[in-house]
Amino acid sequence: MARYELVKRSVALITLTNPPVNALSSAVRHAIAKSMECALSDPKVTAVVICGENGSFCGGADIREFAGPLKGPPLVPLLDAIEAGEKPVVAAIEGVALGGGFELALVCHYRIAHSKARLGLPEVTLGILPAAGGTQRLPRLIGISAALELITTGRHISAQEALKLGIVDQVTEQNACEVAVEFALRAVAKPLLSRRVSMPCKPREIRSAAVMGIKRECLHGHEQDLGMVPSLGTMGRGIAVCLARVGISVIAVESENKLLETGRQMVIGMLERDAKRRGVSASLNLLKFTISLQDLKDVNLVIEAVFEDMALKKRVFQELSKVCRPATLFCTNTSGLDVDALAGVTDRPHLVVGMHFFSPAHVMKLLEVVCGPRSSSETIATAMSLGKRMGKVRVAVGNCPGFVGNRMLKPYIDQATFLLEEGDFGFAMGVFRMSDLAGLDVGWRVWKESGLTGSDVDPENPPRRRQGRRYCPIPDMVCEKGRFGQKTGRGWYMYDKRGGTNAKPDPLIQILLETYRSKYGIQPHNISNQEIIERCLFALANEGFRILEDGIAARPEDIDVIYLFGYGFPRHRGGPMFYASMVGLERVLERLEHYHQAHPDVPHLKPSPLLKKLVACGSPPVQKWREHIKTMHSHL
Ligand SMILES: C[C@H](O)[C@H](C)C(=O)SCCNC(=O)CCNC(=O)[C@H](O)C(C)(C)COP(=O)([O-])OP(=O)([O-])OC[C@H]1O[C@@H](n2cnc3c(N)ncnc32)[C@H](O)[C@@H]1OP(=O)([O-])[O-]
Repeated sequence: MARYELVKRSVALITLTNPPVNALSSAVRHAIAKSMECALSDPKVTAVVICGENGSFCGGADIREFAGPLKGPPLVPLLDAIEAGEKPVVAAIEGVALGGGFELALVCHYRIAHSKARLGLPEVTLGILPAAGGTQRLPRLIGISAALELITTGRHISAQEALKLGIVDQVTEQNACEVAVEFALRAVAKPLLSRRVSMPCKPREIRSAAVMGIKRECLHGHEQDLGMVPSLGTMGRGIAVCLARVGISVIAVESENKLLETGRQMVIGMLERDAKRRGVSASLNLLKFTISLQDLKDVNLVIEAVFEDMALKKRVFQELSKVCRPATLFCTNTSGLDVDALAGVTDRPHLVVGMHFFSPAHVMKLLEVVCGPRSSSETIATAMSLGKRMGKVRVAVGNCPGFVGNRMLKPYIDQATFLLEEGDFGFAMGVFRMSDLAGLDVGWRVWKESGLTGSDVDPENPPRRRQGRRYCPIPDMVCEKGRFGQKTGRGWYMYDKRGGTNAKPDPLIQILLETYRSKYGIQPHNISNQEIIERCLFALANEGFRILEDGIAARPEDIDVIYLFGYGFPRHRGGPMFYASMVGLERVLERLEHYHQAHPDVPHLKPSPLLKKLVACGSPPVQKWREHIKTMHSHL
């Protein structure tokens, strides 16, 4: 199904032989995998050429196999491995390169096409989408608009058009295979990195990882009230489950035996339930539990998921630097702390990256991969590919307080609390239910640390203002009553029990609000649904525009993915940035200006310069915004 021969003493020529169009049947995939293995392991081979017999490169997936279950090696990992290989691979395209055949060509490092060749992704005409990386690689090669056009029409293009678009490197009138062999010989000395369309950098293979979950009590000795402190062991447990179920061996670390034992039982229980649901056997043999950091000396990667406290995290990373091999990657699971500050305390800042999981980590799809200024491309690529292996929707983001998701949440929550202060309670269900679920003490602690509240801050001097801007102390007052949300059975709402999910309005909160409003002479007024939506969502999107300007997210679509997969943004609205574009940027700008005028002490309502610029340019569609953004993070 594929012929393997050595030509010119150093080029492995792999010829697909599956008439009539060399479709990628299971036998062909198997033969390609074997041939690539030979080529990559044979020291005589310095380059590879892939071509098809009888003047046809490859017609894509073998339609004759569509009816049955998938047999043989799956196509995607096979193609990924070709792209990731360390020897240059050249596609010699004659006849057709369609569907999976085109995708095969896209993973080759160079593409030579005969002048009569035709290329395309016709999947849409079969009612499916390109499934072997075409939707990812083609946009990276030729840009989103051109790629979308080809993917959505299924149109075949000529070799000449492919050359013009930048899909092929050379068009020839001669035998494409012979030209490709010569080309391959010249490519041997050239670096491959930039030729890998999906990933300019090859990720490391991760076989073993350590997950560290250390609860808060280890920070300052034993505190009171531990029942109320969210156990960040929860995060560590979820991450350990994610790793083990995809076959990575995991060492789970806790700080003391009792916690370790609880963790062990929970992780095993979670894995067993998960395996039962999926009808497989639980991979318990991959798990090890320890309280000794020394046990981490041989792991490839560590995911630190200790309590969200900079001092504790720094201490952990200093210790890890002493214990782990110099090449071990360090990942921090933080929801907003400075990844670079952590990198700075290690002996390997280039090997440090943020992996921001969302709770519960074994369920939530989103993963923000936080690229610090010193994180190397290989480190980022490894975190991205590990996330993919764990089944996550991954978005690479820059390093700033709160990264993308949580940074945008701040103005959104602020608006909701200001609205609560001004108006009738019971409207902004989303924000308050979410806060109850996440735990109100989390934000409270952050505000205390940033000097916005706490025993050192005089709440009345001046009242309802902090650091020169409007501040609403109601969330602090709720926390001061020990109401931390669902886990304590009381928060913005009341619940039937600790950890209960059935939220009911609580008359005590109503009383608290009435007392508060009368103390400050606030006349509650009716607030329209429109104002609630506009103030919350436009403030959210406005911060998104700032994030784009700052180069913290590479594109608006990334922000939308974060909000859809991590924050429950309604799918049919497409995410905050798409929603803003649907409403119309001009209207968003006009409303923000209006609200900022009414609330000049709320800087988040001030329209961002990028929003203004986009409106001035005639409000282009979301996919064109990138052209108007100056700063681009080098890694994203
Ligand atoms: C992972 C990936 O993302 C996804 C999931 C995929 O890849 S999905 C698959 C995508 N690929 C396609 O949709 C290509 C469909 N084929 C064509 O467009 C055309 O066939 C052609 C290639 C442009 C040639 O046209 P033609 O006019 O010169 O001759 P023909 O008479 O049509 O075809 C000649 C012979 O080849 C057979 N044939 C063609 N394509 C085939 C294919 N993909 N698999 C199996 N057989 C195929 C066809 O049945 C006929 O057989 P027989 O009747 O002689 O026994």
